[in-house]
Amino acid sequence: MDHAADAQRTDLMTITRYVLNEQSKHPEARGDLTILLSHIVLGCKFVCSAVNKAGLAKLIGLAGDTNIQGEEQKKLDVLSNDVFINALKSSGRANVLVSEENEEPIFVEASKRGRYCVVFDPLDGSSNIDCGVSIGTIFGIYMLQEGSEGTVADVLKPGKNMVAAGYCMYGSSCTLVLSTGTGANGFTLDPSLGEFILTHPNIKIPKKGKIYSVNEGNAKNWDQPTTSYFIICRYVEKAKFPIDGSSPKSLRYIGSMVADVHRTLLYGGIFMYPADKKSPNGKLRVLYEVFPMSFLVEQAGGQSFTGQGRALDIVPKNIHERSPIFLGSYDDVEEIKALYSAAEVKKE
Ligand SMILES: O=P(O)(O)OC[C@H]1O[C@](O)(COP(=O)(O)O)[C@@H](O)[C@@H]1O
Ligand SMILES: [Mg+2]
Ligand SMILES: [Mg+2]
Repeated sequence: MDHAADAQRTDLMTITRYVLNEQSKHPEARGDLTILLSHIVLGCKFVCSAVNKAGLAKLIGLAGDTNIQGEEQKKLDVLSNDVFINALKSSGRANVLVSEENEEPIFVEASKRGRYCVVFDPLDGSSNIDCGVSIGTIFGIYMLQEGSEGTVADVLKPGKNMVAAGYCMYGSSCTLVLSTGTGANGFTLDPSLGEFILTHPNIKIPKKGKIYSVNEGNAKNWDQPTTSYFIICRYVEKAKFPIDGSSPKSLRYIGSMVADVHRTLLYGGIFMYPADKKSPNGKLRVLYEVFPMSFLVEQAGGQSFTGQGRALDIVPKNIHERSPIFLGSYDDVEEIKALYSAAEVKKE
């Protein structure tokens, strides 16, 4: 055993230390957000271990029920949902919970209630569970409005009101990317320590990327002849056959938003899920997919656009609302925005 190397490891930045450091910058802070985040981290560790042994522990396959989205729930969807609901309730800091897997918001019983609301997708990328491709958990945190006892109105707020957001990717390694509003940082789980260690400090998404990520299999459903149809086709066409002498972009699409956004944050490029005939408002859910990912991308210097405006400015009307999304490198999203405004001008 290389004790010297082990001794060195003690000055590593764990996620707990990072969050406590962030808390110390706010003298008025009571530590509630720190405690809440530590319970979310615990939930991620729990789900990570379940995902790693899913094939062995018979956690592959369907649970037998259908969720509010009309999707057949996977066993890991249900298990992850239970894990996070219990972890959040036992933190004593949560008040209103919104999960992709629950039709209605969950109001934490008074004895365990706190000042924060958590919106979450307990298991993202469900279609990839059974083949062992990267999946994840996505979460966003709001603070209760002044004087509120905790109602759904506390979460039907623009994403820019969130105080923290993150995702945990269960892939070749388990990586948790977190922002409390001062940049985005990535932590990798060291299984031997059971600790998330800071490995990607202050993530900065490249200003322009060489990758576009969209499910081109939906192309026939892209909403003809609407603006978004022409724009997506134009953008994909330009990516494949650039006319400015630049080299074609590469297509990368994993089909797990967490994994596609994680790659986009680190390598740059653009991730898109436009509206189409099948999903006239897009497929991805505003509160627990679009908002947290947009929050992180903006914190990393990128941008997130809906086709109509900044994603974080959306004021959701219901907890499972969907929205088209274009997020990633600043310049790549600018290109989409330019195509949209050109289309608007043409309409006039
Ligand atoms: O198969 P499609 O239509 O491309 O959709 C893939 C998208 O759907 C999702 O799987 C939806 O999320 P859930 O798995 O949490 O329902 C995203 O992770 C992913 O980006
Ligand atoms: Mg999802
Ligand atoms: Mg999900």
